[in-house]
Amino acid sequence: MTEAFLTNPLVIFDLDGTLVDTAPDLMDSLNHTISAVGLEPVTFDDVTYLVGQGVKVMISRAFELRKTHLDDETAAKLFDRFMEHYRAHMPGKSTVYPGTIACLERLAGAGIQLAVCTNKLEELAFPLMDQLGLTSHFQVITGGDSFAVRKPDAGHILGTIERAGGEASKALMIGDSINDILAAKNAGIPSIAVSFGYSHVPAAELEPTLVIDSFDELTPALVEKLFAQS
Ligand SMILES: O=C(O)COP(=O)(O)O
Ligand SMILES: [Mg+2]
Repeated sequence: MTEAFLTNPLVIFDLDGTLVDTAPDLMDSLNHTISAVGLEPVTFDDVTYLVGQGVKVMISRAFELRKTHLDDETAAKLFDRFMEHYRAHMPGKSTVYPGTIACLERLAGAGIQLAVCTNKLEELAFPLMDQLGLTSHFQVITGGDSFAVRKPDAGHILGTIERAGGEASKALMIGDSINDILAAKNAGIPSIAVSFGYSHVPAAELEPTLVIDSFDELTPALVEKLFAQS
C-alpha cells in the first residue's frame, strides 16, 4: 500500500546474476572472442571469477586464467569482437530469474521506486532489458559507463539514486556480487545479496544486510524493515 511510506523508498537492482541469468550468453560470446587468439574456452565454473566488472575485465581475466599476456591492441580488438557477437545474439539464452516480475510489481504497487545499477555497458544493458521486457519497470537504469566510476565505487549507486530523485537514507541495493555489496557499503546504504547469482563466495560471506534465495522473499514489508534497522 502506498501509504506505508512517508517518502518514496528506492530499491536498486544489479542486472547480471540478479535480475537476469546472462551467464550462458556471456560465456558463449567470451569463448567466441578468445577463440580468435587460440585461447582455450572458459567453462561455466569460471563465471564467478570472470563476471562482475564488465566486458574488458572479463576478457583480461580470461587471459589471466590461461596465464597468457594480453597487450592493449589485442584487448581493443577482442573488446570489439565481444561486443559485436553479444549484441548480435541478444537476448540469446538469457532469462529473467523466477519471481522477478511479480516482485517488481509488488514493490511498485507499494509505492517503491525501482532502479537498475549494472556494471554492464549501457549499449548492452539497455537493449537486453528492452528485449526481455524489463525496461518499463524501472525509473532509472545506469550502466558501467554512465558515470566516471562504477561499482564498487559509491559514486555509481549515489549517481543512480540522484537520477531517480531518491535519497540515500531511503535506498537499498540488491545484487549478487562483492561489487554490489561493497558499493552499497561505500554508499552507506543497506544491501541484500541474492544467493543464486555469480558470486565467487557464498552470498553470506559478502556480508550484506540480508541474503535472500528467491525474489519471492522480497516484499514491501521486508524493504521497510531494512530501512527501520539501518
Ligand atoms: O557485466 C558484468 O560484468 C557485471 O554486470 P552486473 O553489474 O549487472 O552484475
Ligand atoms: Mg551481478
